[in-house]
Amino acid sequence: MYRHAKIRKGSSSGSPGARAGRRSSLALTPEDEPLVDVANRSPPPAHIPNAMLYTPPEPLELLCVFPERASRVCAAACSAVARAGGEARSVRSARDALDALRRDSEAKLPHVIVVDARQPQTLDAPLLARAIRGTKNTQHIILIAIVKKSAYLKDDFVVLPYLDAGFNRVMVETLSATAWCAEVLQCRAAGASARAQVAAVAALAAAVDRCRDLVAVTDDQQRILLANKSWCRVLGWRGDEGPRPLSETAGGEAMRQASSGARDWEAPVTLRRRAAPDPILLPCRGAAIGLTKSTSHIVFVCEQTHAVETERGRGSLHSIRRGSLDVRSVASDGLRRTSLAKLQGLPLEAPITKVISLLSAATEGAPPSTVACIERAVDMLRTSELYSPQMRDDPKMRVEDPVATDLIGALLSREQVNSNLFFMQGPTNTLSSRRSSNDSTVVRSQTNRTNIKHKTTGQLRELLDTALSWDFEIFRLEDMTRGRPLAHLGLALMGGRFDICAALECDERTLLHWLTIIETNYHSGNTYHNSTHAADVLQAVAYFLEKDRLKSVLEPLEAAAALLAAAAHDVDHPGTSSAFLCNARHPLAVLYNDVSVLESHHAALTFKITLNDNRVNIFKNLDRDTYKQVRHNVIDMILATEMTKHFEHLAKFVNVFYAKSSGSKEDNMHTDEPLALDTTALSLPENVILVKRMMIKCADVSNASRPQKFAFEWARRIAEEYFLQTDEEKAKDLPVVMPMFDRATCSIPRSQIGFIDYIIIDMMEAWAAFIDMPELVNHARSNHARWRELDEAGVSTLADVWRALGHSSIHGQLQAAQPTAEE
Ligand SMILES: Nc1ncnc2c1ncn2[C@@H]1O[C@@H]2COP(=O)(O)O[C@H]2[C@H]1O
Repeated sequence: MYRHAKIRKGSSSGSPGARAGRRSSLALTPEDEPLVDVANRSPPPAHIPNAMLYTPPEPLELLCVFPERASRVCAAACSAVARAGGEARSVRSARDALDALRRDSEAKLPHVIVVDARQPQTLDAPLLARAIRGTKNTQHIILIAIVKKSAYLKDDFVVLPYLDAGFNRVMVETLSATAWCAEVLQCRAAGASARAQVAAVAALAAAVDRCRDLVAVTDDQQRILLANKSWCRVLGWRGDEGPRPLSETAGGEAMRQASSGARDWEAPVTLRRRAAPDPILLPCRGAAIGLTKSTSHIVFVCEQTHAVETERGRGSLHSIRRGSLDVRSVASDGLRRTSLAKLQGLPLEAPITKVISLLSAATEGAPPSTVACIERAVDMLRTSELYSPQMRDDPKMRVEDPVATDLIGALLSREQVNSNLFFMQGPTNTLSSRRSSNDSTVVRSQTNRTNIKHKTTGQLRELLDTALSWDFEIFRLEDMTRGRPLAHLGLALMGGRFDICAALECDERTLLHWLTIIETNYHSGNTYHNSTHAADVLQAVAYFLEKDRLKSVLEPLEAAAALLAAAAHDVDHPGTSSAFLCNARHPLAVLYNDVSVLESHHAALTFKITLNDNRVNIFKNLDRDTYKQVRHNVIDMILATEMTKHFEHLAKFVNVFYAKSSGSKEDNMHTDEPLALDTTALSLPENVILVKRMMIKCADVSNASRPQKFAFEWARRIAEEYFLQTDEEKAKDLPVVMPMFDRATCSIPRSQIGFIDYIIIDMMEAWAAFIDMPELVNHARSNHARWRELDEAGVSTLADVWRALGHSSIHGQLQAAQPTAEE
């Protein structure tokens, strides 16, 4: 197959005319051929294989329609057919002729029909021809009109009305048996070829109709002439719709390729469905077809992805796949069929199934050691937990420190810690978390709360002017705003620098109200998960969005969604983990079935708060589709902050954007070799989603990659929150999720070393290279080194750490140093 748009340096010189259609004699493969002007290429010849055009010889069948009872012309025709070894019948009226056609089985249909056109008052020959052509399966019958010699010789254009009516030939009346014999033999040959072609086209049309991909054939103007059953079912078409412009239904790169005159191409196509609001995006292969240099037809084959099929309802009686023929699998090398047999019951078109098929096929004829290796790989691929991390045997990767084991285990594990023990001990009936009323249905109103002054002045203004630097003084902002940094920073970044009001079509007042109510719903009593953390994550996302890579990839609406998600991503966080809520049988855990409890709550509550009140509804002016898109983005990003999915998101990102250098991509994440960034995958929307997830994930834990004074204060805050959870678990006789996080004994440096080693470094390296921000890794490494020094000096507890650093806490220091808040 040709790669029509493959560009090769040095081969594109010369005028388009000179280049058109010329191939280098050195081109060994289609990939080697020089760049040519695709628009000027002639289409490939349309071949119907000769084998399909063969028809066995058969005796000629003739039907004569002559009103005159004993027509001598009719008799001459019939005797010529008999001499040629065929059979002739005659009828006297148009009605009898049509009856004969309708009565005859397809096998007995005449090859030639001769119609007496000499007496228009008795038999309207053109009318009969039209009626015959309107009868099923008569396209290949040769129709001959017999006219008077006098009429034939008088008028140059005598044949035209007959041809228009559907006759193939016009013959002058004759009694010559020789002339009739020659005529009927020629007709038999022409008829046989016409029949073979029609039969071949019918067979190909049947194959296309049974193919599970969506196929459409258009004329050169891209009007659909044929759409197969899959096309009709998926897009809600009727089979009998006349020629319609393809552009009514299809759009995207495939259409651009078709219009550019390319002769074959592979590109995504967007198809609109009549019964569903959302278009679907499918991979499409296309080809321009023509018998001569010009294109007569264009073929579009849109691969029916598993997602589309699943949406249609697998297993339904009308399932496209049932009883259908996958032309590709039949046409392929047969290996696929072998592996299909092994894959009964799996969704055959899922990419993972294709991968397993390919791997299984590769075992055929392979040496036993390779087979064993592939079988191991296939077994791994068959597990549903492809992205669940497993600690490697590699000593470098083993978590040996109990504090680190506790922390990493609690962050990444989907199991509730000590749940068996819990059931043995019996349930507790205390539901509420320690620092929160935490009633998921109560949205805290912003009424009676301090209104943020729209205009900030003096030092606060100056501070907010530095909001886009990586050492932004977040704790100073916390103090200056008396614990309400989110609304101030949000207004400066979202309303000011990023002007998300334009993208959301809302006014700044609504945005301010939204920020205020979201901030109100953060728990100021939490040491870590409060609105200062939300502001910090917002600031990191804003900082990332300023990087060229992201500017070139994300639309304004996507950037807006990312900022909103960052601001709201931990709203109403109770200060305890999801595992704690599950163990405590908290209503949120019950509501979300112990799955992604907190993240689901943050996302759901964000929309509940927003839609509840028009004054805060920043989405109120968006049309339905845009709202859906923003909502999807915000929810997806908030859910991506769930740490149990950490390795899943990271591995997907690395697999997509980092090319293999040496060793596997997975290995690359854990070696010191530089990662080879490959951003070509950014052209696919599903890969851009990975970027957005990675962005908010990195922002969420960016505290460890901030300059030391910030990183250490965040470490203090999260440790304090963990300790409070442990205290509460002990007080309520709940399973203790992180037993090592006891304020009397816990080593803060070791917890931070573990956190940086196992969570931060790999992720920040991948992200830093992607957005070109080396300081992310540099800060993480220097923080790691400082924690190591403290650990080696025997510093352990929170109190030790701050004593070693020479103050009670950075935050305490800051508080002492700050002027009073400006509101
Ligand atoms: N510096 C840190 N040390 C230890 N754990 C952290 C640190 N920063 C973030 N985390 C954890 O990482 C988690 C990321 O998601 P959450 O904000 O829900 O909760 C966060 C904390 O549990």
